[in-house]
Amino acid sequence: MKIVLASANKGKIAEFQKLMPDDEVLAFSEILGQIEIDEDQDSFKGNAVKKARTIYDLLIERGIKDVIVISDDSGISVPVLNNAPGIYSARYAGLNASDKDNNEKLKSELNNLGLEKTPAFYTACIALVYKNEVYTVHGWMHGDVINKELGENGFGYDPMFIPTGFDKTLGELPSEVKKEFSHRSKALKLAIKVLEVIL
Ligand SMILES: O=P(O)(O)OP(=O)(O)OP(=O)(O)OC[C@H]1O[C@@H](n2cnc3c(O)ncnc32)[C@H](O)[C@@H]1O
Ligand SMILES: [Mg+2]
Repeated sequence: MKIVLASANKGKIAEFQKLMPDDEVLAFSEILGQIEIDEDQDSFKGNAVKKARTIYDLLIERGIKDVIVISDDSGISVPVLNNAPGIYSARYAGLNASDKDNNEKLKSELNNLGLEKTPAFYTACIALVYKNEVYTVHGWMHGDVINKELGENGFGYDPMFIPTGFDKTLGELPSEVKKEFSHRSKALKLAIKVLEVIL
């Protein structure tokens, strides 16, 4: 079955492709080119549904019917920062912020509070659209965020995030750890269960 990812995030696309090795998983840009989707909803679920729905409808307009569209809206939440950046994780440091910019912003927020380490959690909401029906699942990953970046693995906030049960950041840990324990892999395991029922 062809799975089209309603994502432009290279790190996510790579993770989804590794998590579904037996499926043809491609980024929507390979079919539709570059498209900016305004993530103006007030929840991970709202944005995930909007991204999946938008791409699904554009594929149908192109006559591409027999596809499953999967989106992911995700982010890091830090309780001591009132759960910021949350759904604004991609643009924590501003509209066209890079991962580096966002990490610097998070570091400065922690330093303003004199914190080297504080609890944090990742949330992923996956929306799946198939035959015009929308399904959503969530996954979470708990741990701590630190005021420095360690390691090159993963993407986004990973170099600052130490998962519960580990003493290194996701930037330092092998990708197998995310494959097993991440918010995204947990949500995708549920999404695959949904696919088993609807296909
Ligand atoms: O919307 P798409 O096209 O999927 O790409 P995006 O990067 O904009 O994705 P989101 O809107 O879901 O924003 C996610 C933000 O949270 C960060 N993030 C999400 N999952 C992450 C993970 O597994 N590890 C590190 N950072 C993550 C990521 O770097 C983004 O800044
Ligand atoms: Mg986004």
